[in-house]
This record gives sequence, structure tokens and C-alpha cells, in this order.
Amino acid sequence: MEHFIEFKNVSFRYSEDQPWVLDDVSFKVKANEWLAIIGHNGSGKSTIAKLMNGLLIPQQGEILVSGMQVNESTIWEIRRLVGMVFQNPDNQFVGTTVKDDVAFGMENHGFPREEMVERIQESLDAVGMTDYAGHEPHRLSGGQKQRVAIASVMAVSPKLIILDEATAMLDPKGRKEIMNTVRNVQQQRDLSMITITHDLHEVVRAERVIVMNKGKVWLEGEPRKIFEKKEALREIGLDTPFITKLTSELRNEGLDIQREPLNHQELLEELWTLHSKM
Ligand SMILES: Nc1ncnc2c1ncn2[C@@H]1O[C@H](COP(=O)(O)OP(=O)(O)OP(=O)(O)O)[C@@H](O)[C@H]1O
Repeated sequence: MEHFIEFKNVSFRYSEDQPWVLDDVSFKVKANEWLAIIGHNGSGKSTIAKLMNGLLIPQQGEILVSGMQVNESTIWEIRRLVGMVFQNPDNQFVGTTVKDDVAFGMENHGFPREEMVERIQESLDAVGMTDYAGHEPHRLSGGQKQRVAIASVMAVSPKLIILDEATAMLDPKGRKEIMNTVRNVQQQRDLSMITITHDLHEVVRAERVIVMNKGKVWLEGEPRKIFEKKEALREIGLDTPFITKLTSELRNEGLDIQREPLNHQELLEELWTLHSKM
């Protein structure tokens, strides 16, 4: 199956006397792809995440996960297939040790005991937390807590992992480490990944980006295509990466930079091409 998630004309509001938070939203997420969702505060990003694993149900439209419609009868299977990690890891812990915590999700899904032991080991290994299996989650650093949260999700073998601002509370080094860890696991296990983020370093690494604005899909495409529209992004209050701004300045100075660079290396390559034409 090519598409793991399909949103078909989805509209959602939290109650009848409140405005629509999502308004006729349609998009697809391929199996194995990394999609970043960006947009200003309140544009509906977290609501999309919660609709994907049945924490919320839309009033209009249809959501398909692995070909199954999200509804009361499919919700448990869907929650196993769609794992979510949120911003604040402290709200996600239930166990008194790291090991118990990873076990908890599996217990909910009825995994046999012998299989659980193996899976705990595997998922803690995957995020580099094996040595902390007996530790109390609350005493870990922010980055370690997020690793445990990711291990708990991985233990039940999801097909999609959603990180909703999951690196927002970490410093830049911690963010990079977590993203590298998740990216490795995602690629090794052939998962889809959705990151909801304000971190532009994360966005440029994604394979595809959806820009949400006022409850609608405002723009969709590869990062390069998205950041080519930097003026339009700025108009809806979104920042662009430093390299993108620097490229604009260089173009204003008369440099004919063709391709939109997304990182230092690409900008250097563009400058080198220009230089060799001189
Ligand atoms: N439980 C709720 N009850 C009522 N309204 C809500 C609830 N959760 C979110 N909203 C409203 O829905 C809209 C979209 O919120 P959502 O959290 O999906 O946006 P977001 O793009 O993820 O924003 P942020 O970046 O601030 O998390 C906002 O106007 C928000 O106030």
C-alpha cells in the first residue's frame, strides 16, 4: 500500500459553538516517508496529530490509516499502528522504572509476557537507553526522557511515529541527537514519520512539508519548494532558515544563485558554481 495515511476533506471543531479548527483538509502520507507539518500557533497541527490516532474523531470527512477508517471499531488497532511522542515527556510516564514504562504500552495491547522482555530490550537498544532500564524515568535528563518515550512507542511496532514538538524542550545538541536517533529507527524499521515542529533544521531534513494556515493546507511540497516561497511564508508569520535569508541577501547583492540552498554545504556549492563561471 502506497499511502499509509489519507485525510479526505476533513473538518473538525472542538464543539458546536466554536469555530472550525480544520477546514476541508485533504492530504496523504506515504509509507516510509518523513513529513514535517509546520504552521503558526493554533493553525491546527496538533489537532491533525490527534485525529490520526483516533484521540479525536472528525465531524466531517474521512481519515484512513493503513486503509482502515478511523472510528470506534478500529481505534485500538490504529493506536498500535500510530505512535505519538509529545513535547513534555513527564506527562507520558506511567511506570516507576524505564523498563516498566516501556512495558506499559505493550500490556495495553496484550503482548505476551515473553515477547515483552525481548521487545523492551530491542527498543531500549534502538534509542541507546539499555543501561537505564532500571532507572526512574523522572530522574532522567530531558533528552533521555524523550528517548524512553520513543522506545515505549517503538516497542509496540507502530508503522507511523508522530513527534509533536517532541524536541521543543531540548537544547540544539539534544534536538539533533533525538532526531538522529528517530531517523535511524525510522529508516531501519521502514516507518512513516511525521514531525510537527518549529525547528527549521528539522524541517529542511524532512522529505516533504505541509504548511498549515488557519485550519487549511496552505502549501505542500519538498522543503526546497517550500522555502523558495519565503516572502509568502513570512506574510503568514513563518520564519525561514538562516541559509535561506542569507541567499536572499546575496541575490540582492547581484549574485545569480539558481537553486535554493537548504544548508551551508549547498550554498557553498552554488557559490562555487558561480565562481567557476566567472
Ligand atoms: N481541547 C481543546 N478545546 C477547545 N479548543 C482547542 C482544544 N485544543 C486546541 N484547541 C483550539 O484549536 C485550535 C488549533 O489548535 P492546535 O493545538 O491544533 O494548533 P497547533 O497548530 O498545534 O498550535 P500550537 O503550535 O500552539 O500547538 C486553536 O485555536 C486551539 O485554541
